[in-house]
Amino acid sequence: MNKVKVGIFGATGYAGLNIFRILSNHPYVDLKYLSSHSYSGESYKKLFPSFNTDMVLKTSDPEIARDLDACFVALPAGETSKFVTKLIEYNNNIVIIDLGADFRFKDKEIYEKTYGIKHNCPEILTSSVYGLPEINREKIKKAKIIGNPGCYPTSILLGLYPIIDRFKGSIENIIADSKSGVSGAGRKLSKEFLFCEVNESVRPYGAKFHRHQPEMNDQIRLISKDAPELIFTPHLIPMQRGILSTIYVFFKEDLPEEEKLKRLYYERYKDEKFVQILENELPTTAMVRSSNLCAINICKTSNNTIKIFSAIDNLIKGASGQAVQNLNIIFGFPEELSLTNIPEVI
Ligand SMILES: NC(=O)C1=CN([C@@H]2O[C@H](COP(=O)(O)OP(=O)(O)OC[C@H]3O[C@@H](n4cnc5c(N)ncnc54)[C@H](OP(=O)(O)O)[C@@H]3O)[C@@H](O)[C@H]2O)C=CC1
Ligand SMILES: CC(=O)N[C@@H](CCC(=O)OP(=O)(O)O)C(=O)O
Repeated sequence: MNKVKVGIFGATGYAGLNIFRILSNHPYVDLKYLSSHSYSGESYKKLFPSFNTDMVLKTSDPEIARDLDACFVALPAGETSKFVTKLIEYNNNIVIIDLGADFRFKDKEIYEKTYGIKHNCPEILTSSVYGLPEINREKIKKAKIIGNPGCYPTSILLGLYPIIDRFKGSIENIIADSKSGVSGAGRKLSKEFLFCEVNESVRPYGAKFHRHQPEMNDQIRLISKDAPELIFTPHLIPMQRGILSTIYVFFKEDLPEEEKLKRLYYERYKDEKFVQILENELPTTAMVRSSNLCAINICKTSNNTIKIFSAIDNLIKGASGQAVQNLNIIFGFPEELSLTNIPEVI
């Protein structure tokens, strides 16, 4: 099989370096290009001594698209839409998997309101696909541009899909409470993420609004137009990686017994390699650490309420692992290629 020539824009960030780590074990990927904003010209191994590579970091140059079949873009929101048009001009066939938010929305108004920045190529939004494979696999197969989901949305949407799909018009309220490790905020320097600010403390944030709320509501509305607005609070906890979401769903009608509800989940995800419905125990972030797995359990707490628990590794299923899963789907490789037994790196 011919190897796919791949580049990583933003290879020095947490998402980018986890993509590098995963692709190092991919038999059909030829990694050709790594870009950095601040370290171009530096050897990658010098920055990350545990990586066995001769590659040197380059500046972000869209002309590299001529030499690539696919690229991962792991840059801050707003940066991808500045140069995607050029990537496509240089190579009309290139597959672009954006880990930021620039291609997660169909409606540029919602994106611009949510992120407070202008979208530079809204005409491309119509052809981009929301890259949650367990839900959008058929569309992903034909896509050239993927908006890889946010980390909180990945954990919450995988937990919610089966129940929203089954009980479309009868959901009264949805509340999601998520806890995230600090790597969710990226590697950039910022006082609020210093060790002494984070250690021995749990901090809610985004109390009135978090930018993942519109992303989740957008996706939920695609399954049920009548679904209520999700109420969401993220929390920062003193942990390197991982997200645990606890989702409370209130219904307008009495529900079937818990076993029947669980069966919905087993049925919906029975062929999925990366979603595991737990039998008895509740998911923890330790269970999924450094894996592309989303572990889920649900619990009926009264006639018309349930709790859903969902755990992922924010850097893997919430970012780089899911991005490689999308690459595997698009190029027709086995979906789990290079995504099992992933060595750990922050
Ligand atoms: N961390 C996470 O858990 C998740 C992150 N994401 C998304 O993935 C993307 C990358 O996130 P993450 O790796 O955490 O972020 P980091 O802050 O760790 O890395 C950002 C990367 O972008 C580069 N960069 C920074 N500023 C600019 C700029 N102005 N122009 C071009 N390049 C720039 C950095 O280069 P340099 O180091 O050379 O300065 C670095 O390679 C973001 O869009 C994020 O929202 C998505 C899901 C989860
Ligand atoms: C702990 C922390 O700060 N988390 C980030 C979410 C990171 C992420 O996955 O989201 P994007 O891909 O949309 O950036 C936040 O709350 O903004």
